[in-house]
Amino acid sequence: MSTRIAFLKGHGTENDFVIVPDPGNALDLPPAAVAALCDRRAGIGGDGLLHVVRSAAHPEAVHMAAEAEWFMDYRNGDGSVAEMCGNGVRVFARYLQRAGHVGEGDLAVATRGGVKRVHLAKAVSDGGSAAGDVTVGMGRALLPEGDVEVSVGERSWPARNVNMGNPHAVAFVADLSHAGDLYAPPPHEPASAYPDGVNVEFVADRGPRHVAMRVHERGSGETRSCGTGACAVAVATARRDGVDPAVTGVPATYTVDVPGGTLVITERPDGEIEMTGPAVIVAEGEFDSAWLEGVLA
Ligand SMILES: N[C@@H](CCC[C@H](N)C(=O)O)C(=O)O
Repeated sequence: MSTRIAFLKGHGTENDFVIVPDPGNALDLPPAAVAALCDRRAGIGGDGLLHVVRSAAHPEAVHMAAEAEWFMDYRNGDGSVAEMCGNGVRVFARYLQRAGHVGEGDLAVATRGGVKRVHLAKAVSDGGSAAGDVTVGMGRALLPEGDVEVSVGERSWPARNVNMGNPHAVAFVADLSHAGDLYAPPPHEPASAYPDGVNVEFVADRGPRHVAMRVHERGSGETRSCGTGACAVAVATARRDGVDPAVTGVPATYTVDVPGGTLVITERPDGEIEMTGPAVIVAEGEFDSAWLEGVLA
């Protein structure tokens, strides 16, 4: 017997997500189901999927349940699992607010990259679609040693290896158009540098502590924004500029333009990184379980 399954659609700086509320973790969402839901022609469409589950009901999150009631079970558009999604966690928090699970202010969200602290700046005022910025404590960046090079066609660049819970390679380019069409993952050397794949950011200067980026995301392709990527870019740019808050004792704030908007990233002297940006719910509806079963058959 087919059932109706609720979903919502949301985005953060146009990094868009299918949101599937499933507090008790009752739904079976194998990679092929996620890919079908994220398909922009035959499905609902999204760069990724946010499976909203109570931490206590999910084996990967039950150890965080005392700290964070809700677990963001994030999947990339191809169905693969990732450790963290910065834009996703803002949209996830916006959904929890809209559903009445949390109010404005502070909350904790469990992710595969650990518990993230989120601040919802403003009460929902327009039916829950688009009110206010959301700030997320993204944790610390790791900067593993080792030279990496990324290339597009005939051009290649040294890239900074930054881990924000998920892996990033950050390359500074003279012009963002040098990244090309980004239909395919840009090759990197050594090929063994990222055994689980990598998100690749191309960065161009825009002004003092102000850059613009494009990204090819592991598991999603080129997206209009990547929150963890913007944090990686801010840290890589700061180090390139000789700025390290751990040394100066002064927080460093970078503005990162993405094709879908702007994110503001602050690195504090203790290494903690905060990201602020919008989170918008644009639609909600239902799909028929029979449709998904048909796709998977
Ligand atoms: N768009 C996300 C990152 C999603 C995960 C990434 N594609 C990966 O596989 O690591 C963000 O906003 O951080």
